[in-house]
Amino acid sequence: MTQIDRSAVEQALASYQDPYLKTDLLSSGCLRSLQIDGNRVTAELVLGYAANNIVNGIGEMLKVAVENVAGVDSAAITVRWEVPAAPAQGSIPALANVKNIIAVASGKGGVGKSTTAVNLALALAGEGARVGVLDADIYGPSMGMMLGVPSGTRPQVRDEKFFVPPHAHGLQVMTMAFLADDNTPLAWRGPMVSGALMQLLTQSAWDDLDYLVIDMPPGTGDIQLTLAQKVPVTGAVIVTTPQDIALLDARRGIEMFGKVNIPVLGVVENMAVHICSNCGHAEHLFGEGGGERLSDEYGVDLLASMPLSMMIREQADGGKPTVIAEPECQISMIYQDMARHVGARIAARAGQSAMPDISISED
Ligand SMILES: Nc1ncnc2c1ncn2[C@@H]1O[C@H](COP(=O)(O)OP(=O)(O)OP(=O)(O)O)[C@@H](O)[C@H]1O
Repeated sequence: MTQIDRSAVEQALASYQDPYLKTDLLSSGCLRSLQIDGNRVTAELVLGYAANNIVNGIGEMLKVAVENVAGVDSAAITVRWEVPAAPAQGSIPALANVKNIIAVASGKGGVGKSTTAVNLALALAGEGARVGVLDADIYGPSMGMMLGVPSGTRPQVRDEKFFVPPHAHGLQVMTMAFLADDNTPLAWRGPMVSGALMQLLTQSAWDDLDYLVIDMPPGTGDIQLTLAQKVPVTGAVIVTTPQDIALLDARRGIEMFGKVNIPVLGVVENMAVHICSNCGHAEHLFGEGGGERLSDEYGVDLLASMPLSMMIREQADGGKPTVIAEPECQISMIYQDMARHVGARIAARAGQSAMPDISISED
């Protein structure tokens, strides 16, 4: 019987480069256990980001790689995921029952921030994560509408103290719209808005969330700054269109988060390219490569480049965003890919490389 060389097995496990963690699964500390029992190898690997759609594929690939190692008759490779809680900025304490808060922001209004936030949240849930959304955009709360929450919905109150977030498409949803009536945006001023947001955030009975996605109001005014200083945010996702002016505003957004020590997880370029539904021709309506230049300049990831698509608009505006309306379509695939990138950036922040306990045994 050929003796199995443990380092050869490790090398085989390290042959897969994870495109989200940007490294192999051994260097990123994902290996939880490795057992060699005669001619049989058993290994368990744990990713730090929600990844239901890819774990089986990775497991299959690693099984083939390990079974090619001399002396291995069979390999049982389990790949699963667990979302760690990454630290927030400064000394702001974490929120009970919420592991990570993702702020989705844009420098400028109308670039598709809410559409991106809602599809990101659904895509994270599509990977199996427990996800909540909070619409902090008091001046134009649209998340409820995009998630098909009937207008006039109010959260239930528990123990005269906590809002219980209504559920929509598997997400726990809280929005400023629950507290507002049609006249609110005119009547409320900065401090009231910040107070209401803090109340929604801290007095909601969030039910064990891996990720809470906050749709921020557009711009970089005082309100953003106040929120950024009080809310324990794991990281920000900046949404921009490739237009120069939107990019200028996005720069300000990135710099603002830098000033308050909130890491920018990456940039999403929205409405980047229009694909003609008749001939399939791709046109860069707002210029090409802007998101890439921006991410290069600031050393952050370009998380996704979303096309300008009638489907995205119609489905989000109709209360059933693309990720759930057509989960198998190309656009949903890009949103899922974006969600895994966001999750992996958070896992990296949580210091996944701070190695977990590994048990390695050879018989
Ligand atoms: N990739 C896209 N393709 C086509 N339409 C889009 C796309 N992204 C967003 N939209 C549409 O653009 C409009 C504005 O989007 P959205 O409300 O998400 O922007 P926003 O940046 O959150 O705006 P606001 O500043 O008002 O909060 C919506 O009608 C939405 O459906």
